Amino acid sequence: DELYPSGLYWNISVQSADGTFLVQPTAHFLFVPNGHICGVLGPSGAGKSTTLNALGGSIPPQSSLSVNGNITYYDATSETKTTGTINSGSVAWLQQHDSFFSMLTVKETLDMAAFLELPHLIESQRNARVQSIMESLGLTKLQDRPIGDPTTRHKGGLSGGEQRRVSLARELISNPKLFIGDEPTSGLDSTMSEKVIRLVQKMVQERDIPCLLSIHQPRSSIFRMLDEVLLLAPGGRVCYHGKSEKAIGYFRNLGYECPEETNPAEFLVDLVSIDVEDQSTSIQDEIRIIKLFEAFQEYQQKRRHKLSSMPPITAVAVEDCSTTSSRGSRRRFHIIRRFGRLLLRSWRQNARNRKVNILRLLASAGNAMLFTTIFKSIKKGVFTAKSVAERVSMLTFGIVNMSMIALLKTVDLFSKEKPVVQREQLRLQYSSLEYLFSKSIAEIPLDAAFAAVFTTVLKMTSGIRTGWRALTGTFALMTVAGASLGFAIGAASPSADVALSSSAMIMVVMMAVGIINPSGVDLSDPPPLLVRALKQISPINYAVKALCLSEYKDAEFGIDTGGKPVNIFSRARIMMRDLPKMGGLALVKNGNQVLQELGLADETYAGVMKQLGVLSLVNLAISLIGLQTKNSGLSQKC
Ligand SMILES: Nc1ncnc2c1ncn2[C@@H]1O[C@H](COP(=O)(O)OP(=O)(O)OP(=O)(O)O)[C@@H](O)[C@H]1O
Repeated sequence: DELYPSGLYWNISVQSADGTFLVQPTAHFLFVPNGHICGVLGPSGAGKSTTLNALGGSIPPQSSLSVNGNITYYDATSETKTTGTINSGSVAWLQQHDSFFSMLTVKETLDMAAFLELPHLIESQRNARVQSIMESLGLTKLQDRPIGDPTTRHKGGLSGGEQRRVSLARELISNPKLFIGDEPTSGLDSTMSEKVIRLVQKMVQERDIPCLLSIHQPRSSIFRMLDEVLLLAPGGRVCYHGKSEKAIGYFRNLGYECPEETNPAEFLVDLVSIDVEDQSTSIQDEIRIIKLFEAFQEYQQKRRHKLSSMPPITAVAVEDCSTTSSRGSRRRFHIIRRFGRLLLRSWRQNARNRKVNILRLLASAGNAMLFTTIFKSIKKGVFTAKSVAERVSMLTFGIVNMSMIALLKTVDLFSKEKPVVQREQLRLQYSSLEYLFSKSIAEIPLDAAFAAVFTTVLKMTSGIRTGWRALTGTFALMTVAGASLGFAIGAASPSADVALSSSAMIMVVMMAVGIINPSGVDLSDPPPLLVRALKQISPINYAVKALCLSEYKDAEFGIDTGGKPVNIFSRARIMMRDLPKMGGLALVKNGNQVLQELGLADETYAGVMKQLGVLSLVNLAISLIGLQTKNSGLSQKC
């Protein structure tokens, strides 16, 4: 009953670069008291998300928006006023879709959130916080279950409703000052939607914080759960803000009666919607909205006597969010421990992905055996001239196979975990460099292990000349290069689908420019500039070159006599029979000549491997820039 109750006060406007209002200012402050849920209603494009983004201090990536005005939390007990933004951990943000590291258990997920959100607490305090939030959201029984991937719904994973509860727990771990949900019920059936809102209600009441939820077409039962309603017309014009149970009466007084048995939420949204298909109706709709907007301004003016009894909010110094954010303390938090936790999380996500790992193992061993069967001339113990072209083909297919698997796996995993990483980076919990570095290190052992399986089987079953170390080293580095290309594609793509389809296209191009013609290269007719440029960025190009250099360098041809002794004339005859008769490799005498015909005479194995390493680093740098750019788009503003 205080004159000036605790809660969130705001009066803001949001304008696009051309000056258009996406959210219009109101005559006076709008207010949501602590422990209340305010439903943000309005037709599509009215400005609901923009309002929430502005209030939460996060503006979408494409932002060229300017936010003006005041957003203040008032605490009546201590009579303090502060601002807060998502980066300071003071805003909980329940997203439309849940995103997690799918292989982590519920407890591991919340432990990680507590570790990142609450660096100032000691381990036992963080554990206590995790236990208490799991209890209040009914997650204790599920704590050892893996979250699972909502798209593939793997065995043992959580249901959609259970995942929402984990999202809620993760958002509330840091004791936020404001709870925001942008369409938190979208994609859920009506029963589940009700359950989610009920849980949110319980949590915001328990924590005594204000809550704003945009809800698309809430059913009557959900509307009844809302304490307040903020009704927005297109252009972010506030046409009503106040108690939900008073909304229908308010519009009745303005001459708009809600028909009986009509969902009040639908009635309200219809009042501020514009029928864009019918021009005459749309003009009438616009006139009605202007009237409603002006009526609300007047309504606020009339209620002013109440507000004027409070000290004007702007007169009190409001802390600047850039100085109050715990950015500094987060950054100071022990970097090595944080890096260790990120590394462990990536490792668990990779190593526990049993289905993918078994498939990779089978593909690595199976393809090596398949290649040995196809390229029969590469026999053990003898390097015949007949096998020259087949060796190039076999090594090329091997490289394409391993890099394709590494790239697709990385793009898939990276795109799925990107929303989680962006959420954490928006809260300034670690840098993109830390994430990429830890992820790369966590993935290298597994990638190298699969490369080792492939090369071991290849070495055991075929007569490949390259030594085991060079073979495994090249394939392992190629796998890392494929993965780093996957990171770059994943970071630059707006969604998982775009990343997957573009990686297939990019791979085809990398293959086309990377493979070496096994019948020799015409050095007198160099490829066009574009192809030469693409070769420079194709990891396949470097890996194939490296393997050819290792396979042919100083190799002398022998003959396959099937173990029978043969005289010198027969040897010469078999040798002549085996030599390639056509193309650039025709009548080559030894491995060095093969390298010359393939255009590799001036290259060295070490030099090419270095280039492959540099390319991997460049791809990692591109991923870093991609992640940074996306995060800076989610800039925080007061
Ligand atoms: N960065 C921007 N620059 C210019 N216009 C923008 C920008 N972001 C959003 N808009 C426009 O602002 C208006 C409000 O968008 P907003 O996403 O807030 O609507 P919404 O009410 O949440 O819609 P929906 O219910 O469909 O999600 C839209 O017309 C949108 O096109």
